[in-house]
Amino acid sequence: MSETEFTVPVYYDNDANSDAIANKTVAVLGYGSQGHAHAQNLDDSGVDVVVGLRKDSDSWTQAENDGLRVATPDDAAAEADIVSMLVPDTVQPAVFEAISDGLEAGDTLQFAHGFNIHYNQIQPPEDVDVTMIAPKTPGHLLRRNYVEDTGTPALLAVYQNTTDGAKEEALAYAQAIGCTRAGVVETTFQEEVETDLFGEQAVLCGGITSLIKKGYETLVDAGYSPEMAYFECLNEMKLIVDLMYEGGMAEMWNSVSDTAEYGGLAVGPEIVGEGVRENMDEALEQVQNGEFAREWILENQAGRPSYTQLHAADRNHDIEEVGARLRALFSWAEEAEEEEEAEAPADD
Ligand SMILES: NC(=O)C1=CN([C@@H]2O[C@H](COP(=O)(O)OP(=O)(O)OC[C@H]3O[C@@H](n4cnc5c(N)ncnc54)[C@H](OP(=O)(O)O)[C@@H]3O)[C@@H](O)[C@H]2O)C=CC1
Ligand SMILES: CC[C@](O)(C(C)=O)C(=O)O
Ligand SMILES: [Mg+2]
Ligand SMILES: [Mg+2]
Repeated sequence: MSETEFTVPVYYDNDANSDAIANKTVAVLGYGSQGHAHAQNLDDSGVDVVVGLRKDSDSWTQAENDGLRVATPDDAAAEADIVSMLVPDTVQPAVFEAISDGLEAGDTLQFAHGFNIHYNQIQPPEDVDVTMIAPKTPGHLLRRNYVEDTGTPALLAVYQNTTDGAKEEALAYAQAIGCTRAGVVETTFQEEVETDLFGEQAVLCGGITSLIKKGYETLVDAGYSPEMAYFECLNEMKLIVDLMYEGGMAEMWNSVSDTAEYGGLAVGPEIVGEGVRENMDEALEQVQNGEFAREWILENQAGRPSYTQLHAADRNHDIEEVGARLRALFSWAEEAEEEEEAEAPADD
């Protein structure tokens, strides 16, 4: 463990004890983005895995074709020592109800995101361990990184430790899916949930797409061609983000022209300024006080009316049509798409 270089404990391969999971069976419930990656990585690491899926699931054959054993969620959970809850957050409470009889004293209920524990949508029995290994990446990259022998950072949290071995077992699980190669950061369910929701809303998914769309609309409304606007505001985003990912903002600033650096540093904070910061504070408060969670739970109970509307409006934005046309012209984009499709499990 590295305690000196970071403000939080970070664990690596040599901190993990694979014996803590060696003779256990893991039920991976769900075979979507995270599920297929956890199941295949665990299996390749020699851990006994059973995938839990509904009888009529299209993914059933996919998982079997990937060499995995498959059972219904309740049967999988009943035979497992560790139940990894990798179905969508919104269906987890119902799936938990269906599998909870199969949880025995000393078993582990494990999550990749703490929403349902933190917001009390799942109340696990007191005699099981409750842990989290939350890879900080979409599932398809978790699998790709494992296969390519690189690692994926993850968060580890323990909510209930009835056996006294919860953390050791979670670390062994993280090692088996390839996360201790990159570093596993210890946190709490509360911190993971609040930072994850804030990050995906304000910066990663919500913030960046809104910024791109506003930039695109500004150029198109001013009479520039949609193609130019697409390249400038969306396509080049990846190249800029790649540079920051590799070497921080400094590497990005070093790679762009001095004109871009001056303009970016001088004008950027005028665009994303104090007003945005105030909006971010508000979004964070709604995550912290549970208002967002309540809204999302009620939205699902009502059959997702707002989600459906927002989803459709987003997919119908001009930028998607222009992007589809432009990406079709580039062989590199097609190759990347083919590669992604080959790796992805069947959609639900
Ligand atoms: N997406 C990501 O990369 C990340 C996700 N997480 C967390 O990981 C967890 C899983 O998310 P994610 O991988 O996105 O989930 P997905 O939406 O990809 O999960 C889909 C899978 O869940 C199955 N499923 C859906 N509903 C049910 C049900 N009622 N009963 C049984 N199985 C069902 C589907 O079955 P079928 O195949 O039959 O359709 C499918 O196999 C969540 O807690 C999420 O927050 C954490 C980090 C990143
Ligand atoms: C950024 C989105 C995410 O939080 C993730 C991939 O980590 C998610 O919920 O999918
Ligand atoms: Mg996340
Ligand atoms: Mg998330």
